Amino acid sequence: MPANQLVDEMSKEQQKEQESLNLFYSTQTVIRKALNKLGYTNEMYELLKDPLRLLTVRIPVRMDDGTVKVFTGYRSQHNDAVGPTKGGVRFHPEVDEEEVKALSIWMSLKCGITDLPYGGGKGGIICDPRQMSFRELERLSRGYVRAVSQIVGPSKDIPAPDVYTNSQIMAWMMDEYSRLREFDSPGFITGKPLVLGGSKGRETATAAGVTICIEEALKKKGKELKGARVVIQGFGNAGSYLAKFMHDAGAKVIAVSDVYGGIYDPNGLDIDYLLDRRDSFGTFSQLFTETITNQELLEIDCDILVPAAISNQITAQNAANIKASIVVEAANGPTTLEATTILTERGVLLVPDILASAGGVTVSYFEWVQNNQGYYWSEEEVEEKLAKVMKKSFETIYETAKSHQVDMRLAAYMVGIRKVAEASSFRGWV
Ligand SMILES: NC(=O)C1=CN([C@@H]2O[C@H](COP(=O)(O)OP(=O)(O)OC[C@H]3O[C@@H](n4cnc5c(N)ncnc54)[C@H](O)[C@@H]3O)[C@@H](O)[C@H]2O)C=CC1
Ligand SMILES: O=C(O)CCC(=O)C(=O)O
Repeated sequence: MPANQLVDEMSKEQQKEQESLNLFYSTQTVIRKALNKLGYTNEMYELLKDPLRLLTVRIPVRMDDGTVKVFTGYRSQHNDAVGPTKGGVRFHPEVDEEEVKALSIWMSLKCGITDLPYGGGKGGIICDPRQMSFRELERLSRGYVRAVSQIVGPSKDIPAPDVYTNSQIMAWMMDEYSRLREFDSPGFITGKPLVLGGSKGRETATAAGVTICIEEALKKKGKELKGARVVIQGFGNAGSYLAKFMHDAGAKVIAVSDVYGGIYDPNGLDIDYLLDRRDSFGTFSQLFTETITNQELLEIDCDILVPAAISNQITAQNAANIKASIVVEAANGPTTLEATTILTERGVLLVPDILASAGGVTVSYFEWVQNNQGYYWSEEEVEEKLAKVMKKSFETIYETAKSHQVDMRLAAYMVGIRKVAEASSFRGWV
């Protein structure tokens, strides 16, 4: 081989696979297609393909052993033409700039689909909260708020929980923001504990929204939830409550997993026992000796598969082996674009993340509205309003997919991007 020839030149297939795994790149690809279908010009694509703002911060935290560790965090604001930006904060060792940017674009799309008066935002900190003490996590959460305080706020950008963050972390963040601003600011953040202005139904909202999507998808397939075999990857906020809802509705949850692996029983699992034993990071599998891998779990023979953990789980490598006829994405970005095509061509009904997981931000919006008006709703009111939003969103996207003969993901992007594009256009930005 000549000395100047690159040894590791990627084949076309490898290049395609890598592009497909890059969340940000694949998001831009679908945005371009969606805007094109809607008849927008390239200028609109240039505006919407990237977030308007991305702040990178370094957060020094005094650890319990007296040393100081500096963490890197991000807040990305995709577009605020519709209204303040909104989206969760993720604490995870694999957080990176590209991921946070893609996640903030998806928040714009989710808010467009559900017709909320928000644009998309998202934040993240590179850390492993499972290795940190309670007090270290508090100092990190407060440090993050101090670092991003200039660009967030109840009418600027409203954070919320995401992977490995919860209502306690939201409470510390809200308290820090209120101290900085010197007034009580419950509307600064959502997903708070009920006593601090949280909304009834927010804790279970993402799973409740996924449940509605499963029910609607089953109707389209002429099938019933009762007796259906369900497999769920991830047993945190989204996955564990979903398992409970499925179990209570008479479905058979036959496999669930966490970061370390999963458990499988074709006769159905004891969900109440697992809920009781999981820890605050959605971990339970280490209690069992006979476990399966996350990859094995995805390929189990079942009727409904719900990835409810992290991104890039269903890829060109395993899409042909997925047995479920309905895949509902509770997680953000669990299926690559190539895998989406493979599943759709095989007749699998794939309900995309920006629709399926939109229950969380919808009830976050309800929480913010309740904070702003200082009047709080009953759980039934929240559930009823959420069901209305989710059913309407599902139907609009299903019909868009049918009428434009596109897959559900592209249809969801078309519905989601329209509002941001229209608002940007009215403001004279494009
Ligand atoms: N919490 C919310 O309101 C919303 C969450 N989502 C999405 O749902 C997904 C799950 O979020 P939450 O349940 O809130 O997080 P969580 O932190 O409560 O739970 C995460 C679960 O995923 C598992 N997990 C982590 N890394 C994994 C890996 N490499 N392989 C397999 N499993 C792994 C964990 O063990 C845990 O069971 C994420 O993609 C998140 O962005 C989407 C919309 C709203
Ligand atoms: O509840 C929210 O505001 C955002 C939830 C979120 O981060 C998501 O849907 O990915």
